[in-house]
Amino acid sequence: MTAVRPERPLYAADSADRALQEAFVEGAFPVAVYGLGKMGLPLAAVFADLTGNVTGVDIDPDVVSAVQRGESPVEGEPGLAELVAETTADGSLRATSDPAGAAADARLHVVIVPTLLDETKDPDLSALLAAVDAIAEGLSHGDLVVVESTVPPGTTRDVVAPRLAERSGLDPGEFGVAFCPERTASGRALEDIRGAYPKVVGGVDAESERVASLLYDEVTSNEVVRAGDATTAECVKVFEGIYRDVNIALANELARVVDPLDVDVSRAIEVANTQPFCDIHDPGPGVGGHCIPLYPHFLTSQVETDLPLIETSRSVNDAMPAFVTSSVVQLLGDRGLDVADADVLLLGVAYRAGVDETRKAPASQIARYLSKLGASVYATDPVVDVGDVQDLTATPLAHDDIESTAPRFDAVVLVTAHEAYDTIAYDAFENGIVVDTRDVVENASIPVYTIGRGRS
Ligand SMILES: NC(=O)C1=CN([C@@H]2O[C@H](COP(=O)(O)OP(=O)(O)OC[C@H]3O[C@@H](n4cnc5c(N)ncnc54)[C@H](O)[C@@H]3O)[C@@H](O)[C@H]2O)C=CC1
Ligand SMILES: CC(=O)N[C@@H]1[C@@H](OP(=O)(O)OP(=O)(O)OC[C@H]2O[C@@H](n3ccc(=O)[nH]c3=O)[C@H](O)[C@@H]2O)O[C@H](C(=O)O)[C@@H](O)[C@@H]1O
Repeated sequence: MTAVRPERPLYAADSADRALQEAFVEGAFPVAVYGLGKMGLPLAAVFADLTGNVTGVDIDPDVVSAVQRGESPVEGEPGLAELVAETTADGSLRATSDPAGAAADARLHVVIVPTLLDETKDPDLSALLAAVDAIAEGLSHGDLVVVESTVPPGTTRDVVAPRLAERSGLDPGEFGVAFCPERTASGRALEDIRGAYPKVVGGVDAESERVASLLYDEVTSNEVVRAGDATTAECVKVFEGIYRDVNIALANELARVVDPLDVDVSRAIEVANTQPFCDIHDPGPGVGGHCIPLYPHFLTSQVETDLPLIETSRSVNDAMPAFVTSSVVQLLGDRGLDVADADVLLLGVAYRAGVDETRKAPASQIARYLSKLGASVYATDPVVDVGDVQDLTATPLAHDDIESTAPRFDAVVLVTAHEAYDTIAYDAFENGIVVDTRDVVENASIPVYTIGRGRS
């Protein structure tokens, strides 16, 4: 099936709710998804599976040609490779590197391109604006544009909607715009998109929110929560990420009192969380990924208001790699070893377990700090190709070589709690100490220092 935009409008249609939903799942409203990355490709595949009429758009020709071949360039997502193969084979999912062309034929435009920070830690919306400009070239009366990319509150109402009107020549009331955040985690994208959590929708006007809620009601098996407007929906996404960053910062700050109090802080957190209104998160080596560390800046950059808790939490988490490094230095020193003479192995460079993603990963900072102190740093990861990691000041070590080389290391730092590390024989590190930043090392007879629990 090739996408041909029907005369029938999606926004401000005169059809009843159910009739609109039935037409949507029958493919009456061609869908264009802009951004076929870790989140965009699963989303496009789910829309294709539902409607049979989706064009995925990406500016990376390798991504487009892979999808055109029925292959998923996104790995580590259960069910995605099969769904991409199936939906491209039956024509439900097409891929193109022509955003404006895709926009001309679509009725529903879904934007899920990267929203990152620039070098001054201000939001970088260049990808979003490029996608919006391409959509504007093909926008028509009766279309609906949905932003799923996480954006600073106010962006959809004050930037996206006016830019679409200005560049398309349409009046604001002729098309709809909504913000419907992606609340999905890598490694479980299809499950999350299909309904692990309620889907939040917020429109720049009531009709945009109404239509978005009807469409997503067909996508998710969970409920659709109407936020009331686009800016509130943007705040929902950014606030839940900030909540997580602040909560992790609390756990990390509490972990620093382990030694002075001679207490097992992680045990105290575990017991404190036995009551329903306490949910202290887990201490760790720092907060990585291209989401949680960014979202506080999406808020602080939008307001002049002083936000000390949010900013301090960010700095607490950013200080954790240095805390881990100083713990390694101190533990080596306790054994009469100078860090400059030490061989140190980092277990895990991904920002969290099970994902092939190293953006803002704590391991890179720990490697940099230890290297600066003169240590010989090695790094290994069962999921990430360590040799491909940019700016990692560590020598790659193959996962299979860990145990045979273990005796040479003076310290081994468990940075990422990959499942593969559950079966490591830590006693093979007979001349070393273990620094466990994730509280997962068990049954080791050699000395272990656990962030949050202290020495054992
Ligand atoms: N990765 C995650 O765990 C989650 C990410 N998000 C949000 O989803 C958005 C996308 O993130 P990811 O999928 O992880 O990014 P990604 O980096 O994995 O993929 C982005 C894709 O968009 C393409 N792209 C860039 N500019 C484009 C344009 N102008 N037109 C079309 N395609 C373009 C890139 O070539 C790339 O293939 C971000 O706003 C992020 O905050 C939300 C929830 C979870
Ligand atoms: C509020 C929330 O849980 N957001 C999720 C988050 O997913 P993300 O892949 O960033 O993983 P994450 O579990 O938040 O971890 C982020 C970082 O924080 C660390 N981390 C996480 C939880 C914790 O208790 N302690 C801790 O140190 C992780 O190791 C990692 O380095 O961010 C995603 C996003 O918005 O991109 C979002 O869709 C996911 O649902």
